Amino acid sequence: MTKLSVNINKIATLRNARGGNNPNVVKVALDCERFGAQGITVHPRPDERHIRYQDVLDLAPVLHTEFNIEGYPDKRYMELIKKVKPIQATLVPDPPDAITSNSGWDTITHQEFLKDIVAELKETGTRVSIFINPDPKFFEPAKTIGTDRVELYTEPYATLYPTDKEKAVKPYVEVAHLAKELGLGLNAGHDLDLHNLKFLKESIPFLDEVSIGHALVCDALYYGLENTIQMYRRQLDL
Ligand SMILES: CC(=O)[C@@H](O)[C@H](O)COP(=O)(O)O
Ligand SMILES: NCC(=O)COP(=O)(O)O
Repeated sequence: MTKLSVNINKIATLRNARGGNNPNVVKVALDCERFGAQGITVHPRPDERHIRYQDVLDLAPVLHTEFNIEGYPDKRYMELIKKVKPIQATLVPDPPDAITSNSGWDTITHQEFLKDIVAELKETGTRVSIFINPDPKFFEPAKTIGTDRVELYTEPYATLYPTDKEKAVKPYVEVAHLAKELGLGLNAGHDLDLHNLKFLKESIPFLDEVSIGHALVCDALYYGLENTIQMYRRQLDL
């Protein structure tokens, strides 16, 4: 079964726009779980443009499903993970000023750095996933790093999907089988939506988890949050 982890970054974007507490991020996260989300993902960025570090502390004790905290492993992120001990920490190489995540890790160049970080996080009992491009050369180094899972960065797939879905998914299927051979768990995320999700799942049926936020929140403006989460779940429960 492929789990749906709902990324609530954009709920916090809306909350921050007026400086109050509407929408209430904790309430929305609990409602997402009630509506069928099998996990909640947040990405507290250093500038706190959407999810704040305090949101993470507020969410951790009340969530019932898997809590996945994404971020670049700087001092503040590492301290947060050690304090909160989420089910999963997903490491991304985003620079502080990135408008959004736009690449996976170079696990060759950063192998020693990531090996230490992953070992430190795993000591807390947290499952570690690292964001990765669908390039086979990065996968054996990822295994050496000691990560439990990799998360396929799917923006390139989503970009090409409308014009050539077979070409778009090909590299992802190849590296998914490589990850499986290496014993790496397999997540995927970024720019997945109601158009491209089902084909990805059909092409990689052994995906452990997809984390989806931006498109899902946009869809919820038209279909409602509960209906939207159910629509995404139906794309996965084939
Ligand atoms: C890692 C990833 O691809 C997304 O979860 C990313 O965290 C989205 O960040 P924004 O919501 O800031 O675009
Ligand atoms: N890891 C991907 C994620 O959490 C959400 O990405 P997006 O759906 O907001 O592009």
